[in-house]
Amino acid sequence: MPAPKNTFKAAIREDQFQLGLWVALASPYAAEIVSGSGYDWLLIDGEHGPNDIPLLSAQIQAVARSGSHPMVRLPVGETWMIKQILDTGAQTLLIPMVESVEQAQALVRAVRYPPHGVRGVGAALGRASQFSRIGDYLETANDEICLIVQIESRAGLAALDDIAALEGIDGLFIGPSDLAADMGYLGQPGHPEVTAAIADAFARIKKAGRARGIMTLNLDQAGIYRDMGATFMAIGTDVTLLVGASTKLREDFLTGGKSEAKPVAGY
Ligand SMILES: O=C(O)C(=O)C[C@H](O)[C@@H](O)CO
Repeated sequence: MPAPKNTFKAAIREDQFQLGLWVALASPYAAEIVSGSGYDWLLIDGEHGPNDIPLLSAQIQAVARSGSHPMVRLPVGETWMIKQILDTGAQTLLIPMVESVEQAQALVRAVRYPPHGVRGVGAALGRASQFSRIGDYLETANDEICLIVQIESRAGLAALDDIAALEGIDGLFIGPSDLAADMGYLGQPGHPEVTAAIADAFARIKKAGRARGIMTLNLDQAGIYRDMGATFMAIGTDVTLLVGASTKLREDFLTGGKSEAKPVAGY
């Protein structure tokens, strides 16, 4: 019995668009709730959500029976952290702030077992192998891991072509907020110069034959990114949806339904 098939990896390899939602409430209950909303993938955010490995693992379990594939973002691409989260059963990882081909090469090795990498062998204790019930896990795991790296700085853009050319990198995700900040447009992810940089990045990633990922809280910008050729895109977050909906409900009541409240823009 092999490792579970990574349906998200298979879809982006075929350039089948995948629609996602950001999950940062750090709650297995909330993750399970949104996993029933029909998104192709959910980004479980270990970078900006108050998550640790046990809580990330609980959210992976909470969405397991849904049709939404869990993508886990670690706070940093540390080998020991990658080892732990893969053993919990995460199969798709998003690693932030990748800025060199050397960094990307280390990440490819961290998600693979020897001889192709340095992932520690301990999945027999983990949910990844269904606690040893998947007899062929070690031999089949590498192929079902999907590694997505974030390009979200000028240094990352400069190294993009070399990173995208690396075997073992399945996709490159452009982080508009951090890229805007690094370009001098803090809080302006939709700035025309940022959008132009993203368009160029997408074209280069596509030329390298890799998947293009992004996120936005603005549906107009989502249309722009979709037209640019995004392969996978998140269009909202559980946090900002909760803030926006709860605020608007109160104001609608107080104004007899004439509330001018806008969903939280986020950034
Ligand atoms: O830089 C970005 O944009 C991202 O990486 C996404 C943000 O971290 C996400 O939390 C929305 O602000």
